[in-house]
Amino acid sequence: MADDSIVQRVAELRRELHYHNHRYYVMDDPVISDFDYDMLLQELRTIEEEHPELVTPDSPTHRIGGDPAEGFVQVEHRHTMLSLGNAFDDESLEAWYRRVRNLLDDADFSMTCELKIDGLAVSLVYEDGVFVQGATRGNGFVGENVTQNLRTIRSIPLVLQGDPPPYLEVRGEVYMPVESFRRLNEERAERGEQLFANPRNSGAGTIRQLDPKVTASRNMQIWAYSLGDAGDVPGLPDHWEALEWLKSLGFRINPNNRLCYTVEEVKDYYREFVERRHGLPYEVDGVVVKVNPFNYQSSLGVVGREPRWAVAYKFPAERAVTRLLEIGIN
Ligand SMILES: NC(=O)c1cnc(OC2CCCC2)nc1N
Repeated sequence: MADDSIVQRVAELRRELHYHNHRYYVMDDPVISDFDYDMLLQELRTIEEEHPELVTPDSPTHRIGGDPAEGFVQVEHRHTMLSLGNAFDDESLEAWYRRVRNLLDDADFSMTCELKIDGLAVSLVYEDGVFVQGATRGNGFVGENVTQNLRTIRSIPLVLQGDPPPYLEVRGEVYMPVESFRRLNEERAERGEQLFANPRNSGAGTIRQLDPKVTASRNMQIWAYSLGDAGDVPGLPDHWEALEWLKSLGFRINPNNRLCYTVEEVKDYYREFVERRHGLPYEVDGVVVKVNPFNYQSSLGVVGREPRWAVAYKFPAERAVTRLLEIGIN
């Protein structure tokens, strides 16, 4: 049985490694060298080999899970994962905005503008700050348990920073960066294998791999974009504050998110990213506009499976061939 000093050292190593993992993979701002990080990880691995009774599922040494799954277990989402209504032009965006203002008796309200990441929506559940379950959106009510695959994504924290509540659900979009997609297809072309059509498809296929080692071998990333349910964290007044709070807990939040106060500012954001979208290292297919204050979100409510308080303002569709040529596949 390991003596107290060993148990202390293991807890200290885990805390340090989760912190440095957060600095490196979420903040892209490491404070120790890769060599020093690896030395800490190796020290923990050695102790865990000598004292297997100390191994815990959230240990940073266990990001790449066990054996391949036979299939995926279904998971019922505690809060339905809603879908987004679409706007394709300024007029329909303005129609959405007018409808919301009318329903709010012409109250003023801020809106968050977020890039609509073209990936796979997932739900992440944390208990006492430890990642315990990850699931695909599925049909919004029931998804697939892909916890082992999501654990391999370095920008998904296994243990949260700060002071998390006992239960927390976070939603995010998992995606394959464009450069990783290009490289993956290059490798597949060399092996004479069928190519993936686009980063979204290859990302979805990667997350639904039965073998976590395959998922781990592809550089998947995540942008967290909301709480599972605003009611889970009573102290937060609005979505913008919720995103700031999630960032403080260790989640990767997109730096291009912007707080807007008028529909004109929303249109400016949209036009800015119609121009900038192909310069980003990940694919986006529009802008998600959300009424920011949580009290207004709950009074606006949901119609069918779509929240009245959010809309996806889609970018103009483009010719797929041009896109592949732009990515460098020809
Ligand atoms: N793909 C995205 O980037 C994205 C997707 N969904 C949401 O918000 C949900 C919450 C309420 C309905 C949609 N935000 C996003 N940024």
